[in-house]
Amino acid sequence: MEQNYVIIVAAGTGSRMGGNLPKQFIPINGKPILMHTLLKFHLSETKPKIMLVLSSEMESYWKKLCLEYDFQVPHELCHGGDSRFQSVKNGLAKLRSLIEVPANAIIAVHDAARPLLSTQLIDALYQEVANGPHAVIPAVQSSSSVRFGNENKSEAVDRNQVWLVQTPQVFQAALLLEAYDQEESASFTDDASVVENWNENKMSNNLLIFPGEHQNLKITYQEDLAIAQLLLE
Ligand SMILES: Nc1ccn([C@@H]2O[C@H](COP(=O)(O)OP(=O)(O)OP(=O)(O)O)[C@@H](O)[C@H]2O)c(=O)n1
Ligand SMILES: C[C@](O)(CO)[C@H](O)COP(=O)(O)O
Repeated sequence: MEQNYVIIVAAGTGSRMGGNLPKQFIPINGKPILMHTLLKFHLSETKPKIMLVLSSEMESYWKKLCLEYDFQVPHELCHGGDSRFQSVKNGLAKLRSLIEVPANAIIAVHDAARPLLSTQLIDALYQEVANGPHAVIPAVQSSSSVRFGNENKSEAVDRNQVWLVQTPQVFQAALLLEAYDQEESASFTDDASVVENWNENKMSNNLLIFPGEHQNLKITYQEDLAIAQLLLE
């Protein structure tokens, strides 16, 4: 039975990017950003089964794009919600409705807006979780000095203790599925924060930071498109 899965969340509107087309559908170097992202997982050695979460309004547009670009990467589709949390939750529910997910399976959650990660990073993260910890999240350190506070009052902090968190965040299936059964909270900014909140004590030291990639940026603002264009093959 297949043991590795990824939920790719692509139901956002891209409000910080602006424009009429949600950013994940903008073409870069010959194809929409979302296709680049799915391809990275498909081309990895892990080759997880892909659940793509789209807003219901974009489903027919995506299907049209797949025909237009002859896009052959196998994936299942489901509809997203009003927040990233709801979109991930819907993706997990659809996965469960299709198959019985073994407790020891591994599920990653990845932003559609992060097409620049390497296949090596994908494989390394799944391998880490297979080796032991319950959860592994990629992160990088700041190349700038870091301060805590506001415009009027701030203090320098030790940047070696600050981590800029990326996706894919990779989890043992049982843990992620249980965590996403809880009520949504405004403090959830990523999947690790959902899992930690579900049971702080149980997680203890089992959520590990793994070296991410500076190039694995989340395309958020207009200027990120130019960087992605340079870095994407
Ligand atoms: N309701 C939502 C909100 C976000 N996402 C996805 O979560 C990822 C990270 O979110 P972000 O970069 O913030 O995307 P948007 O929410 O689209 O952007 P913005 O916050 O600028 O509107 C994106 O791939 C986005 O499509 C989602 O699936 N469902
Ligand atoms: C999940 C995430 O990409 C990890 O860095 C990030 O938290 C998403 O934040 P956003 O404000 O929703 O873009």
